[in-house]
Amino acid sequence: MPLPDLAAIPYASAVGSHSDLAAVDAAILDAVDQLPPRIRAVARYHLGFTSGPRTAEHRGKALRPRLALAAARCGPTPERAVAAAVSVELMHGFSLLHDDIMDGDRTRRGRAAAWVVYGVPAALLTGDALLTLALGVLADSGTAASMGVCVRMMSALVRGQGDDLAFEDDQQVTVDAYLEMAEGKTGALTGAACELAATLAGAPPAVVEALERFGRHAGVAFQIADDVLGIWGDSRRTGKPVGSDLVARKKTLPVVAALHAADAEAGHLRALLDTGVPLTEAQTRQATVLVERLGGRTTAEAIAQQHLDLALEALHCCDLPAVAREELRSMAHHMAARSR
Ligand SMILES: CC(C)=CCC/C(C)=C/CC/C(C)=C/COP(=O)(O)OP(=O)(O)O
Repeated sequence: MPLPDLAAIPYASAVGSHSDLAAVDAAILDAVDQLPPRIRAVARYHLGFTSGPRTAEHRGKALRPRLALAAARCGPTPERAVAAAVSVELMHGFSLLHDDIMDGDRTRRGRAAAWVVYGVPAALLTGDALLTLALGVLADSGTAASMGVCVRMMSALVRGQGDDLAFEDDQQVTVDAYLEMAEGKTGALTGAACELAATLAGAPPAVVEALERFGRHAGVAFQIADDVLGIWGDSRRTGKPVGSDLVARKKTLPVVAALHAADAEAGHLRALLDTGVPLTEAQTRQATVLVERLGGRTTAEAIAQQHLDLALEALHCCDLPAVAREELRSMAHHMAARSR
């Protein structure tokens, strides 16, 4: 049976005030409204607050705050974890603003990316502002440990993003190198979402550790699903042009796996990607066919399943409240089998 769309799960859920994402949104808006007017306008646009409450269409899936709120149910004071949910959503906002500029992606969540509307300098500065707000929210929430988690997460994020950029001109990227990159670029923030929330909610160290591992592996599965959608998804659902990763010669997992296939056609794919310039439309179509024929999609989906399994395993290594375990389990399935 297909999973319901994650973004369609009620935003203001009825499971208790601590898990009400509307409260997270209100706190994000409060934080954003402290910014100077010109930056505030860019931040509101990017986060989807242009007129009134955020709509499902422009806020994205709110995956990281959803993870934080679910993980917070594993501690005695889940209401204290709202700060973690706010903070990780702001950090995610920062990373997308900068990422769109680095990748030259003109579309985000079905409309023009912030840098296209407001220009690169304003979008960069707004990214910096969101990161600063995220750190401020955590600093105010009062645990010294959360700053350490943040620093480790940001180092991993920067390393992962750096590798992702460097891989564009590298045809020798291995599956292991890809996985390390994905763990930094995506898994670090989903892991930190769980870790920060569980810490603020007062969960014991073994639970915090297990939830970080859960979030990190679920994040890797999510990134692989993102790679697959980037090649074979539906742009009306993903909100971004399909094929742009291939055009940019990104080493997504399907491409890496296809390049390593023991088949002469892998050489054709390598030659196509080895030009040093973006692919044309015809080359992108050709590369899509080659990646699928070389088994890149099947291999990527199998590896995503392995990371989903590792995430689920982490949920069983300590005693979690049944409701929290079930919520996290369901989220991990959504993350690995996404359609947007
Ligand atoms: C340092 C730096 C700039 C790092 C960039 C890291 C980066 C942007 C990684 C991409 C991760 C990812 C799958 C984003 C889409 O999230 P999503 O599908 O949850 O987006 P949504 O919020 O629109 O739903």
